[in-house]
Amino acid sequence: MNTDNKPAIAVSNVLKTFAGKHEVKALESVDLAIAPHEFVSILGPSGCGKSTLLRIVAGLTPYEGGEVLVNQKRVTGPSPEIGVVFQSSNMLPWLTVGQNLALGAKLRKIPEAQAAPKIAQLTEMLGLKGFENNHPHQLSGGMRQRAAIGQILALDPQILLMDEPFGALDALTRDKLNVELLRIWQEQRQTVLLVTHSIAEAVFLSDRVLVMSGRPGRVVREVAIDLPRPRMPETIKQDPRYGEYISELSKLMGVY
Ligand SMILES: Nc1ncnc2c1ncn2[C@@H]1O[C@H](COP(=O)(O)OP(=O)(O)OP(=O)(O)O)[C@@H](O)[C@H]1O
Repeated sequence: MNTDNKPAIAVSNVLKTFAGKHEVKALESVDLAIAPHEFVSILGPSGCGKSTLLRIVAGLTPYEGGEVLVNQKRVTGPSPEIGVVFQSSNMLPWLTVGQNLALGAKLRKIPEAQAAPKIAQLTEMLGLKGFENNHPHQLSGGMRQRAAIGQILALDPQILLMDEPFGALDALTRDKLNVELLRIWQEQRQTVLLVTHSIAEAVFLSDRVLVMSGRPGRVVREVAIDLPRPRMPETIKQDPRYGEYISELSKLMGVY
């Protein structure tokens, strides 16, 4: 539990090289610090190591140099305080939506009666009511991704790591899920680190956007997004600063 103003996530001087016939230096001297309850996005060119960095923070990929601290503890493997959402849903296809949402509690041996209210609340909140008995393949792409997020939120993570969670969705569904994600975050205030390819998504969602260099990836710039919250697309997209942030980040990314 984070009780002071120390970073929820602190990465210092992290290195990662993938060994093999063609050795790949994925990350070099990566530094970043994320405050408790902050919403931070990472942008960077394809292959610069964004997913690798996220997986390192999640304890899913080992790293060589430097240090990664989550809530001031060195990351040595996956931990229950960290939830990870990937681009494609990690739901088990042979279980129903309801069973998938309840899976985490079951694996942690939390009694069903204790877990049920939270799962019912998430089902309602994520617009999945009435679909509890469907299997993942019987849902639309947007619903499947909402359910995958629900499955992770059911575990009550303090830290939410998201790797292109809406990357496979159409623009309209993506916009709607961004609004839902912000609504949930506004209520629960997890510390969020999101990898995205969408500059507009990063600006709309984040308190701060980090920009990585090409491989080997390092955090080279950061832009604080000073837009009012709660954010709704219809008001934020009218705010002249929204367009200014998008153009600043586009320039930093070399888009134009
Ligand atoms: N398990 C692995 N074994 C070997 N090389 C890997 C492995 N995972 C990633 N890499 C390499 O590390 C580099 C960074 O990959 P990573 O997926 O982290 O980049 P990314 O910025 O997330 O890319 P994208 O934006 O295209 O998803 C790439 O060159 C990739 O080929």
